[in-house]
Amino acid sequence: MHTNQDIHVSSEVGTLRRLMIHSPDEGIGKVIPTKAQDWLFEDIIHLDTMRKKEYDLYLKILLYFLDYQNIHSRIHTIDLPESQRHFYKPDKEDYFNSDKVIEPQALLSHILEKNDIRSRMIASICAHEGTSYSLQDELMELESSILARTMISGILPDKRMIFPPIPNFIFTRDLGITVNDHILLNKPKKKARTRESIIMKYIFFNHPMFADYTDKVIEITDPEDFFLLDDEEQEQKSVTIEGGDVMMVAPNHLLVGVSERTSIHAASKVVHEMHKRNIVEKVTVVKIPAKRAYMHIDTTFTQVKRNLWVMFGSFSKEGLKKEQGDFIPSLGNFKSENELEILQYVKGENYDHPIRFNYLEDLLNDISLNDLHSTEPTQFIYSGNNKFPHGRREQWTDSCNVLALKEGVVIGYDRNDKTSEGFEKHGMKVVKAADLLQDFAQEKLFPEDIKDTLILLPSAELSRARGGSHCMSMPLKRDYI
Ligand SMILES: NC(=[NH2+])NCCC[C@H](N)C(=O)O
Repeated sequence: MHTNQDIHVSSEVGTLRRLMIHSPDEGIGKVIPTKAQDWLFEDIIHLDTMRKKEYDLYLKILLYFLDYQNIHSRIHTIDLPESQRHFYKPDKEDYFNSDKVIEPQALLSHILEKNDIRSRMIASICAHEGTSYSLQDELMELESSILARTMISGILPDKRMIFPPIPNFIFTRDLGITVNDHILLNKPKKKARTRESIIMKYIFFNHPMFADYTDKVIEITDPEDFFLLDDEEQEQKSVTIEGGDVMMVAPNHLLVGVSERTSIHAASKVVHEMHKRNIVEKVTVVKIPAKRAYMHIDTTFTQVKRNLWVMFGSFSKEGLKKEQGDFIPSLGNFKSENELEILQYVKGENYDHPIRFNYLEDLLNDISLNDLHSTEPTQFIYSGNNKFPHGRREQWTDSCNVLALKEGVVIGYDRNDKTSEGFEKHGMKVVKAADLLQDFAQEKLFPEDIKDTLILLPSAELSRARGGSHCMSMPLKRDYI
């Protein structure tokens, strides 16, 4: 059923055909204030609101665009109280079960049917979480769909919490990135994200959906003698990479961020691996300041159309110049904390002499013109319309983190008002997800009619998790543009 072409992503904006997403699970509702920061949330959230008022709309929009019949045939019943949200739950019979909008929990449940995988997984996860040996026997007895749910939420059917939650599993992007027909797995920096990454690894190496790709799944690892190094050296040489720092912008071009989460050693390995395996010709490393607010490059820019990007103004040419003010550079070193370093490595060329880009806009413009052959001038929408303090405020709530459903149609958060104004100024329509869904349900509009539009998702709870719709998606297939 799944052919080779099922996995292929060569741009950020080609029509999206398949992706992996994970709906907020019960574990998110168990985050407590003292642990919120450790678990990489800025606050505790209200699960029911996050699901029913926010994430479910995201899911419905995705299904409408990627798997129309699946949702349209049921749209009038799925949210009735008597349906108990079973449409959204992978362990229920009425679950949407799409092969276009794919939930890892469903794939996990499938692979757990096999006894050898089940026992290996239970052993790895229990070892990682440091649980008792006897718990393993208890887990072995669970039915696969319940075991899958428990491994993710950490909660047994009798409500006992046996593992910490993995609330960031909704940010599937960070776990793996499709680079042409390869999949680059992550190696998370943060301990809170390790269980997610173990789960994903098992899925990619064991689920029949990826059977043709086993030798195309790339794992980036620490150097062989890593465990011999002392703490300081380990800190310096550690290899960590998260998907939010990896952007497949064109068939021949991959971007890799170096950030709070992705290390220079990981970026070096990616450059070598991409060239050795002949996956892309150019890898551009974008070094951003290691800060919580910009944990991955995709929190500071994403693409809307081949010639249109949304980006954080403090990283822009103008933003940097403004910050420098009337300071006279010959008086001393003025180094802005927001200055980026952008280095491009081309296959077959000397790595000692990478191509340098002075500004982010120069790189993005080069991608638009030379990689994506745009015939129109490249344009930029700036977070908060580049007005202080809106630029920073809205970047913090993911104004720069939009997901393209097709070229020119993106999903973003509703709370970033000034950024939305910027979209309008660039000729984009701005619509609320709920209104759009209503028009789809009543057949007043069809997904193929939607062009040049920013779809706004309610985001009061979601944004506290510090990620947007780009982070909440792991594209597996996009059309070529
Ligand atoms: N691709 C992204 N920007 N992901 C955002 C991840 C947010 C998550 N709370 C974390 O800190 O890990």
